[in-house]
Amino acid sequence: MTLVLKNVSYTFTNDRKQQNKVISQLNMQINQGEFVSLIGKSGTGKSTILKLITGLLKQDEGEILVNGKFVSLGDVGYMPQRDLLLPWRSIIDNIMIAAELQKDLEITRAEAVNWLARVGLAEYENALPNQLSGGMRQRAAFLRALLTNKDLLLLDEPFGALDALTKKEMQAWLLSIWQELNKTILFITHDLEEACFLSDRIILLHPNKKMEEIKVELPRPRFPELLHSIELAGMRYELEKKITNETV
Ligand SMILES: Nc1ncnc2c1ncn2[C@@H]1O[C@H](COP(=O)(O)OP(=O)(O)OP(=O)(O)O)[C@@H](O)[C@H]1O
Repeated sequence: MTLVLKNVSYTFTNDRKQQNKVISQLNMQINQGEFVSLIGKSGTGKSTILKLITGLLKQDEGEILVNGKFVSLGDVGYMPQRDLLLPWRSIIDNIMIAAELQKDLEITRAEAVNWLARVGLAEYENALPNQLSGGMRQRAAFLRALLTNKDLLLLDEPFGALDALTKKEMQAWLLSIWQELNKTILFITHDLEEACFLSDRIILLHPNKKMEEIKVELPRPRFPELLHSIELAGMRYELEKKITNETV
């Protein structure tokens, strides 16, 4: 799986016909098996980029290719910023949606139940989303994206609303799934430490619509102790310096 964005631009037009060019001549490539984070100040277009890659939005200019083919809706696994679990469906029925919508996808209920157990939701198979904590809902939403069985997963701030401890557990868990299943991940976060800890590469979006790539040289596998290392702290500090002096 290779994802390529070539000279992609996108402009929002509001009700009063005012235009806001959010993405301008963007180029990026994500290779099979990579873990890449997108960071940048609020409003720099991170979520918009994911929506363009999913096909929910259509770029005005440029090309988006997955394995050399134009991307279309349903080609990638996507977890939006809000979890969008259907409130009237049980957790198991929420995560089985992938199989209902994709005829060629064969996930049995037993397999889905097995996955629920792996994310600590074994007891919640028949619960409704509003009976779960924020962290549990995020795990369920992540499973729903994972079970679409796509090589490329786009995750929009999946751990943004979690407390620090749950977040650490989820990060370790995500890294283990990514390695085990050989997925390719494009991940949005505002948490610079998280971006350093998880990624092979970080793409920083500047308010002037230019982007900058930063390679993360930290060794793998990554263990939670790394979060306390001088290397990671130094890298985080460098990123913070790049971002803080910018105005959107
Ligand atoms: N549906 C929409 N209609 C009009 N403008 C929009 C729409 N969605 C986003 N925008 C604008 O596009 C710009 C980029 O938004 P986007 O959500 O992609 O940024 P972001 O970097 O993901 O922000 P955040 O970090 O706050 O989630 C913002 O100026 C936003 O106001």
